[in-house]
Amino acid sequence: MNKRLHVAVGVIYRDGQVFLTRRHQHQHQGGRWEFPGGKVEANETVHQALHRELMEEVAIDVLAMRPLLNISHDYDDKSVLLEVFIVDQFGGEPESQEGMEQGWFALAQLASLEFPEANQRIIDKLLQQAAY
Ligand SMILES: Nc1nc2c([nH]c(=O)n2[C@@H]2O[C@H](COP(=O)(O)OP(=O)(O)OP(=O)(O)O)[C@@H](O)[C@H]2O)c(=O)[nH]1
Ligand SMILES: [Mg+2]
Repeated sequence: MNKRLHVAVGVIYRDGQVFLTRRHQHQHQGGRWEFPGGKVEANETVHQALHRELMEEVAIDVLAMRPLLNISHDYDDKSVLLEVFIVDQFGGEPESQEGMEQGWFALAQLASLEFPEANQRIIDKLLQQAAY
C-alpha cells in the first residue's frame, strides 16, 4: 500500500449550513460532494495546509479553526488520514476557484448527498453535535 495521504479538510459553517463543492469526475472519488481541503505538503503544518487550501480552492481567509475529528480510511486505491476542522470564522465569501459545482447545505440535507466513504463519520458527528 502507498503511504497514507495526510489531508486537511474544512467544514465551512455558517447559520446551520455547510459549504460543499463537488469533486470533478476525473479526480479521486469524482462526482461526490466534499468539504474543501487538500494534501498537507512536506514543509507545512496541517493548520497552514488548511489555510492555504481554502484560499486556493474557495478563496476564503480562515480566521479560526477547531478540530472536529481525525479519520483514517483505506480506499481500494489509496489510504488517507483526514484531519477535519470546523471553520466558522472566515473572511470573504466561499466560491470555487476550480469551477466545481458548489453550494450551502443544511445539516439535514447531508444524508441525501453522495460523499466519499470516509466522510460518513464527519456527517454523523455534525448531526450529533447539532442535536444538542
Ligand atoms: N478535500 C477533501 N478530500 C477528501 C474528502 N474526503 C476524502 O476521502 N478525501 C480524499 O482526500 C484526498 C486528498 O484530497 P484532495 O484531492 O482534495 O487533495 P488536493 O486538493 O491536494 O488535490 P490535488 O492533488 O488536485 O492538488 C483525496 O483522495 C480525496 O478523495 C473531503 O471531504 N474533502
Ligand atoms: Mg482538494
